[in-house]
Amino acid sequence: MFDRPSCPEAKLPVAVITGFLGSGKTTFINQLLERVVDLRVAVLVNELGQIDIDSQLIRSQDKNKVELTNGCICCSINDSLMEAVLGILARRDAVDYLMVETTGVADPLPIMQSFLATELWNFTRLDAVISLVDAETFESQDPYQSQAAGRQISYADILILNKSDCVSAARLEGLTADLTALRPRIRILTATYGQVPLDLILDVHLTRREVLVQDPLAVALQGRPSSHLRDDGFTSVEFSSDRPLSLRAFQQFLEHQLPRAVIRGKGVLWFAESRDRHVFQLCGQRITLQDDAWQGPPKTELVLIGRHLDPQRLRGQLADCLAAPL
Ligand SMILES: Nc1nc2c(ncn2[C@@H]2O[C@H](COP(=O)(O)OP(=O)(O)OP(=O)(O)O)[C@@H](O)[C@H]2O)c(=O)[nH]1
Repeated sequence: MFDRPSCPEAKLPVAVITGFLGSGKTTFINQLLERVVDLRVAVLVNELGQIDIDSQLIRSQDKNKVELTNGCICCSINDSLMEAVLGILARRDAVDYLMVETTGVADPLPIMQSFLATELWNFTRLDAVISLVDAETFESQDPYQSQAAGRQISYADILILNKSDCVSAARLEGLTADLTALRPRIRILTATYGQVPLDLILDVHLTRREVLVQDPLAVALQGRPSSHLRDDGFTSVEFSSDRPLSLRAFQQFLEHQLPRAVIRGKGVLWFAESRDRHVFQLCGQRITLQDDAWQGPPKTELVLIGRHLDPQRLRGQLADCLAAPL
């Protein structure tokens, strides 16, 4: 439980929630929103592609506001981020805390710069950069061969080693030792479904503005757009349809056509054989489908993310999974 401070700060406290694709950022925010008491949290969700799956998966309550930005907020230094935060600041009296969820391939450094070295500094206080680490897929030698994933570790104030239920105690111990070696002096918490004590992550005053002048990389990147998407080679492929998929055809697609280069998938799926909404999640080798009820008209929206994907081919294969019209 975390209550609203009796005397709210003039500056809006902000937490940046980062971590690689599928590490559990949305899950972490959802459980946090369920547990905060009397703290009005605005959530800014950033998606790589044009389809906002996360906005459909964040279980916001009335007191929580969810704003959206498309495209990677760390790349466009940061017009859309700035605009969205200024929009939230315009309603400052209705918001106590801001959570910014980055895309899984975001470089957190330019986002930190937006809060620490622009006009936002006057109105916000970056409280902590919290990075989720997927205990099942993380390899500390060369995290996902990705510059952005490396920086998500290097610039975190808190690391949450998530999905501890998916690995053995020995692996968890090994990973904790690896992360401690990488970041000896920072807070490392172990979690399942992002559950950690709220007083260890909220209002912790951990981010230091000095990082921008003391860190050579931060100095070099000051004011320059990040090239991490080009360097890392990630592509996101979106597919949407107002027609249902054939369950059997989609299963065949997953089993026989899905390229191994797809490392993350998420979406809401409409199957001809079912009345339910099916939330599809793919993280590495793990695929889950969860059912719930449609809130609006059914449709299929799916995003696949990986390195050097062939969007045209994948969209064609998915279109072939659509059920024949009645
Ligand atoms: N078993 C297990 N699954 C988890 C845990 N945390 C999250 N997941 C699952 O992992 C999948 C991805 O979780 P998300 O919270 O969507 O991950 P994310 O970091 O927001 O994903 P991106 O925004 O695509 O980068 C979902 O199916 C979650 O239910 C955990 O601790 N244990």
